[in-house]
Order: sequence, then structure tokens, then C-alpha cells
Amino acid sequence: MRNLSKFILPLLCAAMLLVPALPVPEFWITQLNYIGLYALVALGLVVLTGVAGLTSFGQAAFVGVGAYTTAWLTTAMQVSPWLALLVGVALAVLVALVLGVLTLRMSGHYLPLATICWGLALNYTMANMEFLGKYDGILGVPALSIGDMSLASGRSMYVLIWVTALGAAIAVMHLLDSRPGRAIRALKNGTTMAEAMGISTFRYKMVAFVLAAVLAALSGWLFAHFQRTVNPSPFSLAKGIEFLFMAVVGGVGHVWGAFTGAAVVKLLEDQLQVILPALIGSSGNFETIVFGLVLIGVLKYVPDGLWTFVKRLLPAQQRERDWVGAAPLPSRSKPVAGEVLLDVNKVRKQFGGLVAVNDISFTIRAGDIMGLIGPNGAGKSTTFNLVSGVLGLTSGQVNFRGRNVAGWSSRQIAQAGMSRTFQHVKMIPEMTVLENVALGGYLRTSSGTLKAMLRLDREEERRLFAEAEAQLQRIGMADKLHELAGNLALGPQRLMEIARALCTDPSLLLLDEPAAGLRLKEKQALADVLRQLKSEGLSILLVEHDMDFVMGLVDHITVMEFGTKLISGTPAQVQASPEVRAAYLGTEH
Ligand SMILES: Nc1ncnc2c1ncn2[C@@H]1O[C@H](COP(=O)(O)OP(=O)(O)OP(=O)(O)O)[C@@H](O)[C@H]1O
Repeated sequence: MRNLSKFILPLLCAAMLLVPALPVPEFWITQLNYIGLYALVALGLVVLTGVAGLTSFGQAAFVGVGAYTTAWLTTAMQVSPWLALLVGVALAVLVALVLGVLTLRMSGHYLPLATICWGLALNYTMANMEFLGKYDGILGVPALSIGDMSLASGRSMYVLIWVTALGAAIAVMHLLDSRPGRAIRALKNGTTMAEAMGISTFRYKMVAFVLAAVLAALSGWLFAHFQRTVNPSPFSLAKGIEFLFMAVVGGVGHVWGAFTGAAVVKLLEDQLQVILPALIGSSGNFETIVFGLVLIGVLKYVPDGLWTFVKRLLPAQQRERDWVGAAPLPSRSKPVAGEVLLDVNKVRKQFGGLVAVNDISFTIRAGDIMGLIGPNGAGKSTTFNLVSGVLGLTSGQVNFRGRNVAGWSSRQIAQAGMSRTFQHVKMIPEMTVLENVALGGYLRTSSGTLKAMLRLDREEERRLFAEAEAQLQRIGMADKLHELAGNLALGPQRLMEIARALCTDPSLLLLDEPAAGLRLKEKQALADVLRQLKSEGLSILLVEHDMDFVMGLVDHITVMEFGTKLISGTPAQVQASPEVRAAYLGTEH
């Protein structure tokens, strides 16, 4: 993608914008205008559905909001179309915010179903309003003009449509390669990891939703002034499904997939509307049948969409290492060695009648590694989740650096200075190792969506990547910066998670079974990294199954059994304890 933006993209954009100056027939100018308009809507779906994982069938309704707002304001109220654009976009933002608050917390199939509902509702509203002309719509929408220059012709609208569509595509590319963009990319793989890095997942679902709505409304505004008339049918649920179809066929995970899909669907539709009725011998929308078959074929054989064929031909290029010498990110005050960092006091968790954690207490001092061990079902993970804010406590206190953080969300816990890894690695496989680690620096940076889209966040990004690289160097993975995280073996993936946690500048590192599933050599590499971190003064809480791994590493151990604390002490004390042998190692040892 970066390579595209550097060399090929400017050339392609220039070529596209030159088209109206060439002797291209009017028919093709019109076709390209529709492709640009559709691509704008599909681009929103790339962000919303492809990247953030939120399926919407209702985008056509937002196109309608933009189109009807300008049509009504410019005809009935004689408002300038440019002012009507602002009103239309503002209205789309407002509608998206209201719908987003109502529906974006839904999961599974409920969200797509909700988009169908509001897609239908908005469309029926447009079609039944007297002042909007009901099903006849609004005629006589004025042509746009810039100063004295009229944009009444298809050729002049072409320039505006394509400048908007390509500009939006570039802005979205910028966004996806930025702090908020990485947060949006993290949404698809569940919310747990992103929240643990301090990211408000709801906020970024909303950002993706509003952005998609704005792009659709922008398309609607252009559409109204290009067609010079609006009526409800282009903003129906069927059209909403077609927009999703375009994005999926083109490649819903790729910015240029939106353009590929819009072009393929528009051109195919036109050809099929001529060919199929002639073949079948009667008129009808037979192209829909072909579209259904194409969709099945694409989903089965090219799930990433047709754009991947083009993408494969383009040379891949690594991110330019332009962050050398960047200023360090802000960091938090370091705890004094020996200071009580974490004081877990009689924490309890009940699941119905089951007491999973029964009044457990332990402390961790700055600079210590503490191991929490116990047989299966002992309550280690539950304790870990109580400390890290994933689960709420039934009773008890968790004091971290002098503050009672019991009941705080994992986002607040991250903010307070505890950072965690996961028993089952949680990462974004299609992002590089460096980008995954940079997610950890989210709370230490501040660039927002608009700043990122306008590329005004570069200095902060340099600082962030310098920090991410430093953390990867710290754990010995500096040679893997640009590798895709999904291509790593489990051992390096776990180390990458530790680097991501370190990137948050934690006072306490929480590791959930970091050695699980690792081969001996990988375990040794992990133990070396943890020893090195301890020598640097970092404090660690380690939940682990592997006794050998823990014994050689930690300063203190708390052993749990059936939710209660069996013993707490040094590794030697724990190893000598007959209770531990009985409960954990088995009496025959
Ligand atoms: N969400 C839940 N709802 C009901 N019971 C639960 C829930 N989570 C854990 N438990 C129960 O609480 C007890 C402690 O589980 P926990 O996962 O904390 O143990 P563990 O020591 O981490 O075990 P393992 O090493 O197998 O992961 C178990 O009996 C488990 O079945």
C-alpha cells in the first residue's frame, strides 16, 4: 500500500483526472462518474466492514441523507449547494451518532440486522415525506458551480467526483496507517486486547461508523447535483446490499478494493442489463441473479476480493525507517525499588455458587517477579483477570501504587500502569510486528482521526515507532520489525506481546501463562528476556503452569488450590512444602 502511494498512486490519480481532457465518449464519462460515486460509499464500507468488522447493509440510506438534504435545501430554500453539503454531512454525522449509540454495542448478527432496520426506516422516511416529494422525489436540483465555472456537464462533474473519491481514498489510507487507524484495525479481532492497551473500542467503532456515513453522504451530495434529481429508489435497502456487494467483490479489506468493486459491478450491471433480457427474451432485473452467483464465487474462491490479483503484481515495500533520532515518548514516574506496587487484599470471585477465588491476598514489590501457580482450575486466571480489570470482584481490594483499582475497567488499569499479555496470543496478524507493538504506545500518544487523515501526525508516529523499535530491541526481536505478526512462530509472538506491553511504559507487567505451548528453546529465550527485564528493575506478575520455568525465575510464589491460597514464599520454600507436593506435584514426588 505504501509503495502504491509513493510511486504508482500519484501517476494513477493524475491519469484518472486527465480522462475528461481526452476524447473519451460521454457515455464512458458518465460510467466513470457513477463508479467514483459508488466507490466513495464502498470506501466507507472498507473501513466499517472490512477493517473494523462491522457489517452494514444500510449505507444507501446515508447516501440518501446527503442527496435529499442538498436537493431540498437548494430547491425549496434556495440555499447554496456548498452550505447544503455542510448541512448534509452534519446531518449524516448526527444520524450516525444516534444510530451508533443505539446499535454499535450489539454483537454477532444483531448489528447487521439493525442496519437493515434503520436502512429501511430512513428510506421509508424519505419516500413518505410530503415536502421531499414522496416517491416522485425532488426535481430541478441546480448544477454546482465554483465561482463562475459551472459544473453542469458530466465532464466537469467528473473532476469533482474523482478528486473527492481519490482524495477520500488517500485520506483513508493515511488513517489506516496511524494511531487511530491501528485502533480501528484492532476491532476486528475482538475488544479484549485493544481495551487492555487503553483503546476505547466503542469510540473507534463509532469513528468507523461516522466516517462511513460521511463518505456516503458526500457521495449523495455529488449524486444529487450530478443527476439533478433525487427520488427514494437509489437509497433503498437493495442498493445498500449492492454497495456491500461492491466492497466484497472488490476486496472489503483494501482501500482500492472499493474502486475495483464499484467498477466491476457498474460495468457488469450495464452489460448484463442489455445481454440478459435479449438472451432470455423478456425484460427484468436478471443481473441480480448473476450478482448472487458472482458473490458466492468470490466468497468461495477469492475471499479477499478481486483487488488481491492486482495487489499481488505490485512489489511489497517495507515501512521507511524514518524515526531514528525521534524524541522519546512521555513516560510515567518509576516506582522506587522495594515499594509495594500491588497489594491484593482478600479478593473474592464467585460465579453463582462457585467460589473461584476465595479471599486471596498477596503483594508485589517494585523490582520483584512474583509467580502465581496452581493446578488446573485453581483460580489463577480468574485472579489474574480480577487484577487486570477483565472481571469485576465480588469483594476485596486491589491496591496499585497506593490506589484501590478494584472494579476498574481494563482500560483504566492500563492507564494506571499495569500492562498484560494473554494466555492465547492476541494480536493483529495482518499487521507487522512493529505496528502491533506500536499499539502498546496508544495511551502515550494523542493524534486523532482528522489529524491522521490529513497526515499531520507524522512527528508523533516517528516517536511512537522509535519507542516500538526500542522495545523490540530490548527483547531481542529487532530483526523482525517488518515481518507480519501472523507469520511468526508462537515463541516470537509471545515475545512480541511482551514488547507491546512494554511499549505502554508499565510499572507492572502481567503475564498470563507466557510459556504455554512453547518449545524448550523458546521457553529458555523467554526466561532470558524476563530475567533481563527484572535486572532492568521491572516488576512482573506471572501466572504459570510450568513449575520448572517459574522456579528458576521468580522471587516469590503464591500457590493456589481450589480458589484458596495454599502457601506463599520463595521458590525454595514452596518446593519444600509437602502441601504443594500433594496438591500440585502429586504425593509420589
Ligand atoms: N466465567 C466463568 N463462569 C463460571 N465459572 C468459571 C468462569 N471462569 C472460571 N470459572 C471456574 O472457576 C474456577 C477457576 O478457574 P480458573 O480458570 O481461574 O483456573 P486456573 O487456575 O486458571 O486454571 P487453568 O490453569 O486450567 O487455566 C474453575 O472451576 C472454573 O471452571
